[in-house]
Amino acid sequence: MVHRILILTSNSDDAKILQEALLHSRDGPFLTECLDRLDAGLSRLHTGGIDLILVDLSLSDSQGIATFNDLFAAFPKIPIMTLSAEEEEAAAIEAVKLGAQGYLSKGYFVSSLVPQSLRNIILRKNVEKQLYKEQARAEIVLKSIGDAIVCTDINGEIDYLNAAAEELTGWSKTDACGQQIEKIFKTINGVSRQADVNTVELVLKKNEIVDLPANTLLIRKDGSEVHIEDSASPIHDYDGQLAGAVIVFHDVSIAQAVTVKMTHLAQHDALTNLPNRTLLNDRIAQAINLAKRNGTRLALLFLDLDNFKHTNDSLGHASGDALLKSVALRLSDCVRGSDTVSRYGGDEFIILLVGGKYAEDAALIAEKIRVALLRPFQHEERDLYAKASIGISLYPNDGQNAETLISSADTAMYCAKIEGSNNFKFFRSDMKSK
Ligand SMILES: Nc1nc2c(ncn2[C@@H]2O[C@H](COP(=O)(O)OP(=O)(O)OP(=O)(O)O)[C@@H](O)[C@H]2O)c(=O)[nH]1
Repeated sequence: MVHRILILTSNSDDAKILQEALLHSRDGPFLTECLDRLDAGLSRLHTGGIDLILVDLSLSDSQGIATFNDLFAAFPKIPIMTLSAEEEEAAAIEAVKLGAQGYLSKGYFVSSLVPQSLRNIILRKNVEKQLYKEQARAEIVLKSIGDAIVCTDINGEIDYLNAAAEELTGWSKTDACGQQIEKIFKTINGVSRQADVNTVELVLKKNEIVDLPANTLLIRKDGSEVHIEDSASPIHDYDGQLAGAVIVFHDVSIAQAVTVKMTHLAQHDALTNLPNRTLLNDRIAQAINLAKRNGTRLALLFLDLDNFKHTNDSLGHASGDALLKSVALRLSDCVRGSDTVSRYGGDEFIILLVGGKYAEDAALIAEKIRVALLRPFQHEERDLYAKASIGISLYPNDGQNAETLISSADTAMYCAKIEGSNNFKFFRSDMKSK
């Protein structure tokens, strides 16, 4: 790689010696350009391509430290070395304090150390440029990344927050930096609502990557809560020693809400919002397990509305829908919260009664429902009616699983319906199914 050196001096002998020294140096190749005025030098520098400036502070159009200052102000990124005679050393030292890379003493230009140090300065500057580029790139990535990032030192004191972290925590970088991590990154468990052990504290203790426990809530600066997922990792210094921690986290509220919504949709009937067949089967299976352990009975009430088709046909499908919704509410009012009222399909509902000991308990509820449904339903200033036939099956006698219990209750409902509707019947093994 060719190193381009601009020599600014009005002393043509100095210029010549330097050019000669650089031309034959093993540390090159160097390409030199010589100018004797500051204004000419500045114009040349504006066209670019110069790697280092050698400048005599006494030029025909500028003298002393001002020469350096003007160059440095205009081109702070290009390394500058001054050329100084013994009596000018004070100005050369002053220039170093202000940002010059060093100075070459007149009389020693021919030393082989001169090209060597120029080359070293240029190489160091190139490394700096590369580091700056990488740092700038990392800075941009951290700023634009969607995940929130917070860094701490080894004592858990925050020293960096990206824009996403500012937004998620509600703390500005200025306010957060210098604070202890537990003040800015407060988390609790979403279920127990107990404070979590601070992830950064764990990382600093274990010196290893730590994932945040599931269902973590971040308490934001304004006290609001947000579901997050995260992990924290140790930061090691140049010597491999633990130097701090970085915590990366993101908001999962939307994803969680979508999951909850999807699960609800998959398990509930869209019209009545009652549990559907899938959830009912699940609840029956769970209830059977519990009943086995506790020695209790279960009852299933299979309910089919009588002549529902007539409501649809005479008043329209919308009125039929409204009636189904109202029936769902009234059925739910007839049972305890621990029981399950489900829509099995069309005008069929199945009610799972848990914790009962006697068949009479189921009979009482069935009668309660039958009577409750006798009261008219209001829809658009009209009275709607929804009598029902109900079949009852009991666990363990009428079935050992959801399928047989439902089938038995359905058979009993069918018998109730053919025997005149608006009544209920317990399943018997001699009953004929549809
Ligand atoms: N409005 C409305 N009607 C529905 C819905 N699902 C099913 N149905 C109707 O419900 C009626 C069910 O009819 P059935 O149970 O066979 O007959 P029914 O008129 O109730 O007579 P019985 O059961 O013999 O007393 C049918 O007309 C279906 O079209 C729904 O979501 N909304």
